[in-house]
Amino acid sequence: MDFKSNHSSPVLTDPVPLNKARLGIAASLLPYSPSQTGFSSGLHWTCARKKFILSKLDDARASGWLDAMRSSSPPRKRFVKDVTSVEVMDPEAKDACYQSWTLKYPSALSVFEQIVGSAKGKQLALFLDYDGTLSPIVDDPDRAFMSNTMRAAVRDVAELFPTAIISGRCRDQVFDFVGLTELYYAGSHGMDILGPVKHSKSPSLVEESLPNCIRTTDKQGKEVNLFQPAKEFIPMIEEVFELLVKNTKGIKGVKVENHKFCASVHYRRVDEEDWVTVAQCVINVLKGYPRLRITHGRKVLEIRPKIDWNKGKAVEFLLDSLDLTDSNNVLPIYIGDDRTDEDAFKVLRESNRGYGMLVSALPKETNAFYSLRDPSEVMEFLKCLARWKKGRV
Ligand SMILES: O=P(O)(O)OC[C@H]1O[C@H](O[C@H]2O[C@H](CO)[C@@H](O)[C@H](O)[C@H]2O)[C@H](O)[C@@H](O)[C@@H]1O
Repeated sequence: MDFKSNHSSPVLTDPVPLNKARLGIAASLLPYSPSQTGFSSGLHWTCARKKFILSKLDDARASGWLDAMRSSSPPRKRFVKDVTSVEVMDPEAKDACYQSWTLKYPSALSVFEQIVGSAKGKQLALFLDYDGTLSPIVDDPDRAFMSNTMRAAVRDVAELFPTAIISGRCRDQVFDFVGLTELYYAGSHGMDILGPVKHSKSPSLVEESLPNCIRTTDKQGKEVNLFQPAKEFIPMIEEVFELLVKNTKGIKGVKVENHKFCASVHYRRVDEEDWVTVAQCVINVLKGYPRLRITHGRKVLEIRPKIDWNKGKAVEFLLDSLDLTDSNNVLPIYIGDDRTDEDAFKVLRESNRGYGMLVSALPKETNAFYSLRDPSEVMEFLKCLARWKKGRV
């Protein structure tokens, strides 16, 4: 992986250009001062302001943003003719459609024996996404709590296998939601990792080679490595967060979150007719910040540093820190529901080790190997793993 071959910062020296064809906003990406980007402070949602925004919607409209915002998760499989068709199907047809999709991405529950068969003699390592995987998707991100039964299931597996949660949320927040000390946490899509200190005799690539990786102690006094590859972006994200809050203030239902190394702009509770306005506000703000990029999540636009780092890299980093890089002896499993989890699925698929499992009740294109319908099936799968390990299957 990159941090082995290139012992340097994952910050790109020559930032990857935005996918200009997809965004269709090449000309508008020329950097200019943040003060030019927004609307004057304290302005309310006046008609004049709305007109001003509407006259500025070209970037968002021309670029297919709206389509991406509508799908807001990995695209549906092509055999589902359009996005709405599967949603309006009667339950039986919907189920038939799902069953046919599971021929390609079998349910991890129905092929459980096969999965643990391939884990025999290997060290299993678990990587879990949070929202939509351990907790159901809800309208208010501040209330996305996991159930106590899910917490118990996660605790059980974390006591049996090395386990980490890799979330788009900031690390402290996801720790507050999960509340377990038996596992490792990576926040901000893997840009903020509190991981183990490598104990093997071989020198640790992680500690020796990576800038922004420091030895410290966690809240329980345990020695850990704190790796924050996008550290230099903290003030920029703070600035952008303030601007996003100010500029989206008049759009009913918008919620902006500061996750320290990235920011999220939620539109789940915004009227669909205003989604393009949300997109345009974000595009306008980002015009002043060419070192940041926008990605799509579930009814959320994520603003992230343009660095060569993602959840897939975080999985590789953690496997290395845990001394679990030998694919002959290690079987990593990553469970997630969102586009950002695809980076992790891809890493496992391409390196031919372990399995990605997509949590979805709808057929979707994915790099995962297996599927689980929803967080309750995730919990069932975790319980099965614990029973299997304890020899009670
Ligand atoms: O990587 P994750 O742990 O899955 O985090 C991804 C984003 O999750 C949260 O937003 C999502 O869940 C919310 C609560 O269910 C939902 O309201 C929202 O529409 C979803 O996008 C979180 O608030 C984001 O900051 C994370 O990036």
